[in-house]
Amino acid sequence: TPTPSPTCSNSGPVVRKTPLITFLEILQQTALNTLGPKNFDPKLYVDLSLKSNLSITQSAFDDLPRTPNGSVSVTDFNGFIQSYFNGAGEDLVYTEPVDFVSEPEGFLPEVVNREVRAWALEVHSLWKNLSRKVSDRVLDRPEFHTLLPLAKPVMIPGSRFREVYYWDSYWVIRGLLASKMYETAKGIVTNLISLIDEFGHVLNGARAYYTNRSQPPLLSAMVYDIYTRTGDIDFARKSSPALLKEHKFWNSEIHSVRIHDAEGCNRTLSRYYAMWNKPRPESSTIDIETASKLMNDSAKQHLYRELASTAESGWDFSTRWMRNGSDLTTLATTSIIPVDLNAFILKMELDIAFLANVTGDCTISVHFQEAAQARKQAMNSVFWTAEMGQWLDYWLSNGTTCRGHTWEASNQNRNIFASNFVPLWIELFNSDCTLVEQVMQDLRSSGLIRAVGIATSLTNSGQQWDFPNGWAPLQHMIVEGLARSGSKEARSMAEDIAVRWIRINYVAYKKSGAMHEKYDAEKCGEFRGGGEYIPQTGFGWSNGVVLAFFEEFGWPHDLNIDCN
Ligand SMILES: OC[C@H]1O[C@H](O[C@H]2O[C@H](CO)[C@@H](O)[C@H](O)[C@H]2O)[C@H](O)[C@@H](O)[C@@H]1O
Repeated sequence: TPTPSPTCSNSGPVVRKTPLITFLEILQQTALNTLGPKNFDPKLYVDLSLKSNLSITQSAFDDLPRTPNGSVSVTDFNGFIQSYFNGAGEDLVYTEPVDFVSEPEGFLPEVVNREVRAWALEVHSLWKNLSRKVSDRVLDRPEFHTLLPLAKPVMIPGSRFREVYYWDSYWVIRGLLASKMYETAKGIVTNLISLIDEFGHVLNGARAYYTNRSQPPLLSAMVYDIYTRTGDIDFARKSSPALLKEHKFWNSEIHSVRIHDAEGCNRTLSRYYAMWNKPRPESSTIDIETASKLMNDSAKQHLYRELASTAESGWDFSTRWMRNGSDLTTLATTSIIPVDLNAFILKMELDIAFLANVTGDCTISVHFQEAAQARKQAMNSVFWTAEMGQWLDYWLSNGTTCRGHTWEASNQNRNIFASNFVPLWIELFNSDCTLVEQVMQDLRSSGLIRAVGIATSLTNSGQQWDFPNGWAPLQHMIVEGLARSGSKEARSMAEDIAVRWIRINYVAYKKSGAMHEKYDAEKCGEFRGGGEYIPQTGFGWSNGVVLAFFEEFGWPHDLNIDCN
């Protein structure tokens, strides 16, 4: 791994933290001191909502009896929580989706095997479990909640993820489209747009503690897919201003980086960069512990920004962002130009151009087609390596600012990650037959394709976005890119991966009764852990990807869905 410059990311904007979050972080630390680390989930405490004013709650907290070393008894602590807080998740209430029917007309016509069809309908029915709306209590007293008010119903990922998440929503929507739940899908987009209107970007998730960052930007892909299914031109028109605003956000000073390439051309690409230099409130105790290895405040602030920026990448955490794969304090995300982020922004540019064209705004359409061509060239010049047949993340190492780095081959990260193949998902790349053939061969020999799906990386670091974990979104983008390329061989490879992935989900579901957040790409029917929280079930994007794969490939009578 190349050595990044630490200087490109030391200073930068920091958004304001609400007094409620500050207090809940103190509560979180007290909970850890009082209850101990076993089964401790820090996020639980920042998801609690107040029963009365913060000042009343704070003074009751200050009045709790304490031992000389400042600790509170378990009984007093639990009593305080009971008296002053509503439970985490109580401010989102269950709601039946308006467009849910148990077997929608035209539902997955190509899934004909009876056992498999019955299971597909079961996965479809899980939308009812994940559907929520923000309680009126949040609208009445927003200052009592870290949950942000949203006008339309939401689909949550599940378990500890009790609020809507940005990039998860793309695969949720793909599943909802297979389930013919167009109103619910549009409502999710309307909610995300309202976040852009208020904050200037789509938040990582709909919580006050997520305002300091976004997540992989897939709003345009959501709008594009809903529009192409429904033909709702009004929806396309209403979404367009938000997409333009979001494009600005990802090309703003903090996110954009200029590279002087090997041909002497200036290229502009984007990076992740959170507006934060403190512990992530949802993982405050963990971040403080991680940073305790560092000596001074400036190094700690730098690390906190890297931790939050890695959360912005959606890949939290992975050796992909670390100088030393066994030491989280070496995170260097803001000094990396990521392949997948730029593929997403390229797609955003293409989608905006497409939508502007259908809504009759030629000037915008032409402008964004040009922007897409420029980004494609930049990606080819900075990321692409013909010798490996992959796009490689680029590490900034030789400058003191984020403006004007000179490209060097040695700054490409030659480690293999599933993200190196994400550009395949984008039509500008997958429509090139020669390129697809080459990338397909390399994917085959990369080591990423395991017995039951695509592994995230080749490094078993214990981090959740590493080997042997397989994540639904990564399977989906690579499979869909191969399937839509027009190459027969690529489609057959895509179908093979999709079938294996469906099997892993099915067998794990039959064994555990649940869909999982991530799976073991090596072992059929095994879900996986790793990282800073225990494995979660539900699970929005896993459900969405299974339904999307069924829609793309169907399932014949005679194909077995068990592992062997
Ligand atoms: O609480 C720790 C982190 O959890 C989230 O990240 C993980 O779950 C998200 C929801 O499914 C998913 O979008 C992300 O890719 C996962 O790594 C959250 O997004 C982080 O900000 C948070 O710190």
